[in-house]
Amino acid sequence: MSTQSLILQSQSTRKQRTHSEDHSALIGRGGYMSPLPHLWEDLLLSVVLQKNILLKGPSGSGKTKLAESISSFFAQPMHSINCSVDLDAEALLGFKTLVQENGQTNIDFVEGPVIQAMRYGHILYIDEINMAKPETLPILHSVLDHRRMLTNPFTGEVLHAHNDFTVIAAINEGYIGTSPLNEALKNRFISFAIPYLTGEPLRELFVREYPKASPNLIKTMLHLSEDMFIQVQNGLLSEEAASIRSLLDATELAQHIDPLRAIRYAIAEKLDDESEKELVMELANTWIK
Ligand SMILES: Nc1ncnc2c1ncn2[C@@H]1O[C@H](COP(=O)(O)OP(=O)(O)OP(=O)(O)O)[C@@H](O)[C@H]1O
Repeated sequence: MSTQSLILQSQSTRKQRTHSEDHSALIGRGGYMSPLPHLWEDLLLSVVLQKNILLKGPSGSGKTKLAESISSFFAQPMHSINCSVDLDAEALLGFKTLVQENGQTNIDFVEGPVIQAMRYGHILYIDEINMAKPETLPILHSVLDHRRMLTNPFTGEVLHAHNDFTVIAAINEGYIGTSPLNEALKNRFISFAIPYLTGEPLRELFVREYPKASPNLIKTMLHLSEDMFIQVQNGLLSEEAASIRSLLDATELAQHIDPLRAIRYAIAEKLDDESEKELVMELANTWIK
């Protein structure tokens, strides 16, 4: 069977199986544009083959949008976990609570995102997984390898993951406060580098997001993005300067105010280094007269 047929067949069965139980997760909105040929199809194939996916890319490169688009493609609700040093087993698995029923006090277990996603065959999106304390994540080892199961330490339940259960994790490598993923965890994922969008797909994104923006403004933003990209490669700008999030913010503002001010607020002022701020504004000045 061709890769495409395999993906479409899985999409159809996953859509049919989508549960309507009362749960907190929603199906994401699509709209991710692939910066590389094959990336989107390779990601979908990895989901179909029940691989855990690790997205590695700088801030604002569309990792969350990508996970939401996979959720949309397969019509699978998505649970999100934002990792921090405070993340603990309860935030992942759930917690016990007291409930009053018919005048009696009982102990109930409120299921957390990992348990819900495993039980109902949803997507589990673990954002900034390298922000979590390394001792918290081994809870997930049996979930993330061929066993696809978990013994819930709070209830003793042995839970085997639904066939459609999918894990997507994201990291911004080298960020302050992050620790390198330990080998045992990294080994359980297949990794995809997610670069910033450039060129024609970026133009399409601008036009889609801001259909009323003037072609001239869009052209200017594209030139600026290309120039910043070159300076990133030259080592004169930090990678995040060319963030798609910032470029979109600047484009939105620039429809209402002087584009130079928009670029200053949305891009330049976010950079820590004064020389980087100046460089961005110099580049902007070459395109905006
Ligand atoms: N390739 C892309 N296709 C569509 N939208 C994109 C793409 N790249 C970035 N965006 C847009 O840029 C904004 C930021 O994207 P998103 O939040 O997904 O980035 P992220 O990589 O998850 O960032 P962070 O690491 O800071 O959480 C969103 O509005 C998103 O729609």
